[in-house]
Amino acid sequence: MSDSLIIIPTYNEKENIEKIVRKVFSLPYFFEILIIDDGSPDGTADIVKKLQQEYPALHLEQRTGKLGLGTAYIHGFRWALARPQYEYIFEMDADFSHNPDDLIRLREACVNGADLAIGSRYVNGVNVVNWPMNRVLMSYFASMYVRIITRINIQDATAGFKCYRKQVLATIPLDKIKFVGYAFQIEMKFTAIKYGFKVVEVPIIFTDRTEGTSKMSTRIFREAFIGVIQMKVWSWFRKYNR
Ligand SMILES: Nc1nc2c(ncn2[C@@H]2O[C@H](COP(=O)(O)OP(=O)(O)O[C@H]3O[C@H](CO)[C@@H](O)[C@H](O)[C@@H]3O)[C@@H](O)[C@H]2O)c(=O)[nH]1
Repeated sequence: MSDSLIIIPTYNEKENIEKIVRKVFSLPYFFEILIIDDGSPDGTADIVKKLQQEYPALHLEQRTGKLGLGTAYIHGFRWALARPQYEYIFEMDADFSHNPDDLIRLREACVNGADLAIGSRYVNGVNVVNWPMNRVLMSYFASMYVRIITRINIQDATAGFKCYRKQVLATIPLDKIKFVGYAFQIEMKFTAIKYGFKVVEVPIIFTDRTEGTSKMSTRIFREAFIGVIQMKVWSWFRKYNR
């Protein structure tokens, strides 16, 4: 049994899922894994079920349709909170854009006092590999936009590689988290900060996926652009306050 659970949401990740599972279980620290699969038509969940025969610490939750990354994580957080052993709960993509080796540094940051450790691309310059320049610029300026509007001092506001101490997820009202895409990532950080939790950024190198395709869309980008303003306005009405 581990005190650390990695939540990996999946939608059509058949090219990546086996490799990422094997990589996490080969790390020098023992992490458990929870896959939240949204009925991937490519059979991702079937691959996970086969791997479960080899790895008892690999868990699977299946949902019946593509319900979005944010709701997948909320589902995973509730699953983790219902099991008292998990003190450190992680978010990680299935596609190796987040290097599983960095899980250990994120966990250490929380063991050493952070409530939320963020794997950050922009805390030491710009550390993104294989992204087209327009996507790097968009992501970098999106974080700047978030800082200006929300006044939170996070260099990588949309980062999706994170370690939460259990207390954070048990305290913030998960049923009030409204967004599903990049805005979900911003909303989780904004809420944790509003609740007074200590957030630290751990430098990582983000490498764009080489297998499978991104599921993000213009709709999700629009949600983030408008969502940041909504978050700011809602915070005036104390939606995000303790
Ligand atoms: N269960 C489920 N999983 C999903 C869904 N949409 C995406 N995923 C999974 O979520 C992970 C990230 O999806 P990508 O489509 O690869 O996202 P991205 O555009 O590369 O975005 C990543 O970087 C952003 C910051 O630049 C992050 O904001 C975002 O959360 C994510 O980490 C992958 O494991 C993918 O299979 C969904 O609707 N349901």
